[in-house]
Amino acid sequence: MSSVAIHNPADHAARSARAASSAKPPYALELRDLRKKFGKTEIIRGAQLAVEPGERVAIIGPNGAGKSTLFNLISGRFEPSGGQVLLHGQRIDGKKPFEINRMGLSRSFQITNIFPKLSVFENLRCGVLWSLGYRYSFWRFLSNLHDANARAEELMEMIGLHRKRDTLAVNLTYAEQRALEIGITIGGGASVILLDEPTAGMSNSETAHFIQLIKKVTEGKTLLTVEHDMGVVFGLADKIAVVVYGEVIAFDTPEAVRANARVQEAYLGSSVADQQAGVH
Ligand SMILES: Nc1ncnc2c1ncn2[C@@H]1O[C@H](COP(=O)(O)OP(=O)(O)OP(=O)(O)O)[C@@H](O)[C@H]1O
Repeated sequence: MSSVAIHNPADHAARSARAASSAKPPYALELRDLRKKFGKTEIIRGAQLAVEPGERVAIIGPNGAGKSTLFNLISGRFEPSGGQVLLHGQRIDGKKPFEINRMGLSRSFQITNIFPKLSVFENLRCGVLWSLGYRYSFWRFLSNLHDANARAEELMEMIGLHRKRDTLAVNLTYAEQRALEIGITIGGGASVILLDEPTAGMSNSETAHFIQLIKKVTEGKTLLTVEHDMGVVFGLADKIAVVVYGEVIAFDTPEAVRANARVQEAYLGSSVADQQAGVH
């Protein structure tokens, strides 16, 4: 007697649910054949990158390689000439910076975006309110105010500025201003954070402290930094993306990148290990 396969909708649903739960989640951030031309010159030339959720990635490369341009393309400041940018599997290329921000990607504001005449607390609250969408409705603003205050207090604690709660931003030290900038950047709860040279201009001890702070406040988030300081790169990154002439020529763990011959060649003979040791 031949057996007859009976289609059972319940089985089918269970199989689909199992398949969905075992499906790999999308990359937090993905660049597919990304391109950018300025005039006739192609500066970003088919960049590929796939960052897993929760990874901390440092983007390194020689001067003029296209690191800042990549950040501008990812955050929506520049529109790509070709290719795609995906945030958690959704296309964001061509979208406006504020739309991308609302989809969960936040780029560090420069210090010039801190309100110098507002206190630490007020700066953080402004950042939180902006991300909550207070611009659209006064009533929504009022209902969000309580939450925003609580969130601003929490952020202040996290970035270690609670003792400076009422200090005007203009009166903070440089390192404190950068901490505030990071607080504002993470304030909206974005899951993907872009930081542009977060420790630039800091002393060695400030840098060491700041690396720990960045690790703490980005716990569980996906982090991309553009970085020149190899001490910071090796102290912070799970993976390094090496950009040379607008392409990602290597994307791997710090150890693997350090040993990568192509990367060493791109740095004109000086190995990444040398740079880490401060030999330029
Ligand atoms: N808006 C623009 N118009 C024209 N050319 C640009 C523009 N922005 C960047 N470029 C050019 O693109 C190239 C890459 O610049 P980019 O700033 O992205 O490099 P980078 O890797 O960040 O460099 P650095 O490490 O020196 O900051 C450079 O040759 C730069 O002159």
